[in-house]
Amino acid sequence: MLTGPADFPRLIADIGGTNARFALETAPGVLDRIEVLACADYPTMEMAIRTYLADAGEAAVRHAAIGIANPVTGDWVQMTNHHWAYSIEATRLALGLDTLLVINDFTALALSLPHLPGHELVRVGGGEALAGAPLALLGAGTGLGVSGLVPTPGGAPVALAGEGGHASFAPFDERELEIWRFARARFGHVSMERMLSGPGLKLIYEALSHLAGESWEPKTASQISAEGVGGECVRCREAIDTFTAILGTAAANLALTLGARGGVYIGGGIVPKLGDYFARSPFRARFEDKGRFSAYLAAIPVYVITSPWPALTGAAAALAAHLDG
Ligand SMILES: Nc1ncnc2c1ncn2[C@@H]1O[C@H](COP(=O)(O)OP(=O)(O)OP(=O)(O)O)[C@@H](O)[C@H]1O
Repeated sequence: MLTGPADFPRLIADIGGTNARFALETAPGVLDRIEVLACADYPTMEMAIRTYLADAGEAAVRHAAIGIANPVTGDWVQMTNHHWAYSIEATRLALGLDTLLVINDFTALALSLPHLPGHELVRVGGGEALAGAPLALLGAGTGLGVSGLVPTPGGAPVALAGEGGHASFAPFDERELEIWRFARARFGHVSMERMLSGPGLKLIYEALSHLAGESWEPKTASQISAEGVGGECVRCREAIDTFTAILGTAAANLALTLGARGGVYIGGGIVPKLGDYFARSPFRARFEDKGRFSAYLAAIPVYVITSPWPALTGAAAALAAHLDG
């Protein structure tokens, strides 16, 4: 289908387990009226969309794209870390849309990578990115999103739609084995997401306190990272150091799996808020601590994505590609 000015504005959304980010795309790649709604404030996704469109004063949207934090395997969508569930087709009809494209949020984020300006990327070690090689992407927020952008011969790169955040956590040392045991008693299978997420940071903090024989004061993930980075809470510092080390293991595993010599990109709601600490954290040393593949990993640059709304850019690109056939 060829598109023209009449097809704008388009509704673009990035929906995670905590935050639903909305925008109107008013011309190709131009995002306006960006708003963040708390998922918990709305009983359904459709209600959140209706609220956003009403607040934006926009009723005449025909095409929409949503990046959402769960696998998208058919018409029925069930979020992993929030209770929203819906039929894509029923939602499209209810909202009077011609097009409702729903893709995984990290697939959308992967599509944004070629569009991100250099000043919205903070490099953490490594050498030069290898042109034409796959890119790896992971990001901790309410859950752990994982994707990659893989080149194709002569065509557009393909963004992977996987659920790598639910692959098993691989402890690196005795301390992480103890944390794994603590988590195993609570959850059974311990996925990477059980560690690398806001709830995961809280779990690491609790596990470390338990292992030290201390009673722990309940803290939010934001408090743990702020007091850990600031140095006023020793156990919080240990927790955020452990979190970033485990992220190093996960990022290196993904880089090896994808052959991501084009670079590893880190998004999500947690790491970009850690500021300068992240470059000083155990992340990079752990990333390169891979035995016979240490030199391979040492060459790979890692970039923290500091763009405020990167997945919206990717969802808009996916919608444009879909409409242009
Ligand atoms: N400064 C911080 N330090 C640590 N954790 C934080 C910080 N700020 C937010 N969080 C945690 O990050 C999570 C929210 O992340 P994000 O904004 O990426 O949400 P989301 O897009 O809804 O999540 P997802 O896409 O993973 O489902 C919450 O668990 C919150 O506790």
